[in-house]
Amino acid sequence: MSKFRVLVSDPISEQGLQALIDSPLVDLDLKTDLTPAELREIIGDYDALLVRSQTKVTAELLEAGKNLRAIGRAGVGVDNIDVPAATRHGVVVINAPDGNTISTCEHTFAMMMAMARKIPQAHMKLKNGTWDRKSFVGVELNHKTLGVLGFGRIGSEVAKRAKAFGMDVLAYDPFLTRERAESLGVRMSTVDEIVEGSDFITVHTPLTKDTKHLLSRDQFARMRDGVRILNCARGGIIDEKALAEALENGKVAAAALDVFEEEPPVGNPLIEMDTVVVTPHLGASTEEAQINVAIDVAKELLNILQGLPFRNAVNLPSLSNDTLRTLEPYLTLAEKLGTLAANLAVDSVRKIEIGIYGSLSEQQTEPLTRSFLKGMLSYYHGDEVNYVNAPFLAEQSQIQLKETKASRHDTYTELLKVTVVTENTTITVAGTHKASLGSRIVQIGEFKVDLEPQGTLLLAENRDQPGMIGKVGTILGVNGVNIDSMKVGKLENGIALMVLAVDRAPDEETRRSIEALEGIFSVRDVTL
Ligand SMILES: NC(=O)c1ccc[n+]([C@@H]2O[C@H](COP(=O)([O-])OP(=O)(O)OC[C@H]3O[C@@H](n4cnc5c(N)ncnc54)[C@H](O)[C@@H]3O)[C@@H](O)[C@H]2O)c1
Ligand SMILES: O=C(O)[C@H](O)COP(=O)(O)O
Repeated sequence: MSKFRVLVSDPISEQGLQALIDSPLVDLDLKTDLTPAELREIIGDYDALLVRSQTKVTAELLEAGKNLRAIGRAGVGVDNIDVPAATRHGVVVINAPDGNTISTCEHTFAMMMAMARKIPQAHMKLKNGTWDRKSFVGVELNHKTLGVLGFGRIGSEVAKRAKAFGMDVLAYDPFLTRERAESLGVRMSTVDEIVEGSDFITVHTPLTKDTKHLLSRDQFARMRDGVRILNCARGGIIDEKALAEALENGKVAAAALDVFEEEPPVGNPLIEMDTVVVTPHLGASTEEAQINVAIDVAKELLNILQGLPFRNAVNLPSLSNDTLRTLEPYLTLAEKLGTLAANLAVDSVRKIEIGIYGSLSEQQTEPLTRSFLKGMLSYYHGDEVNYVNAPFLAEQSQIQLKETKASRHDTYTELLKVTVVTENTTITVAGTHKASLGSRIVQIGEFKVDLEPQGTLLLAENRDQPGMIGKVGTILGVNGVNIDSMKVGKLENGIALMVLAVDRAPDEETRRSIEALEGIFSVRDVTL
């Protein structure tokens, strides 16, 4: 078996990557000095690419990466990766969101203290030979108000430390709940309350179209005089021009910046200002964080390539281990139902209605839709389809998706029922799972059935009359197709569905002979 080729194009801790280096499944290349053009030239040879924030994973690079299955980001921010393009190409993007939280939080705190006590400025002056005790009078953190915009992993850790320093903390995050704010002893606030009521403001959001220039000229004008500003998240969350003006006119007393709109900054006036403390994007640069993120990303990549569940995909829904355990049998079943439906659909699919019933409806259900789509669309697009790009391909084919959920079903404790509406037909397939019985297909079209979703099935719609099974069985036998088991579903109108589990799909001629039998309406085979 050929090895899974991984390229590491940014400096990532080799100690952290040890699991990948040691894996007999992996061939790992460290090439951290490549120009974009050189990277584009060789990327086609690799199955996975591991990066930090330097390598720009553009749509063009992804286009050249014909064999790419995964991009691993040894860190949090994926703004250097064109995630929509990766999704289109079916490339999963994983990051390592937990490994550098503490380092970045501690860096933010170090920056806050350095700024409050003017440590870098005093340090430089003394190093240059001047003992100056007058120019560097600072401010205490104690009893000051810290506003935290973005209260995720790093923002909340910063808040905990600020509390220990006697600060009053205001927090804003669209996902922050009152209970969580109370449990951490912070005041849940609006952006305006933070802007107008803080002595220090720190941002810890990702850079998105909503957070771009979250702190702009208008906001600076409304801040307390002498406010101090921190950005150890992403350049661009703060409008750098507006910040420079506010520092210039004294509205802002000082700023501490680890990140910039352009990195490395070129001709950025903030770098020159005495009141601004700067570091070159060092938030995650500790020995511990670099080992952590490399370990996390290596582990995830090994899981991906062994087909095991993984947690930190940016372009796939993230599932807790519990959810994954509950959903796992249904993910497989959904994919098989998708394959079955695709084999039954005779013309182009217009709409897919996914019904999720019983206790299953309490779970995160988007992965079920993805799995169904993967099974269904693979029939049309082959290996090109995976969990990452299946929704994109459905959207591209203008297939409407509808999901309905109900906490109860009359017959089944849990049921996954999918109706596919095509140009001219409507096909329903349904399945359920029980730990004691395994998975079962329980409906095909209008027929109630009870089938194991595996192997090759021959489906023959026929008139419900004696002798039909024998006739079909004889033709299969003569043509060397062995029947393993058989199930029949019947309708009240005298039509039946014969489902035969066979050891191989009958050839075209055999299928035609069965179709030609009197009383047979249609014959299909599907391999699940
Ligand atoms: N300087 C560094 O080296 C460094 C290191 C690690 C992380 N980071 C950056 O720090 C940022 C935060 O990282 P994290 O691990 O805490 O991420 P996180 O996902 O845990 O937290 C981000 C939070 O921002 C919130 N948010 C999103 N939009 C918002 C908005 N409009 N207003 C307010 N809040 C909003 C989210 O709800 C989320 O809770 C990221 O941008 C990351 O790239 C920088
Ligand atoms: O988003 C992140 O994880 C940080 O910005 C760290 O980036 P780096 O890996 O380039 O240090």
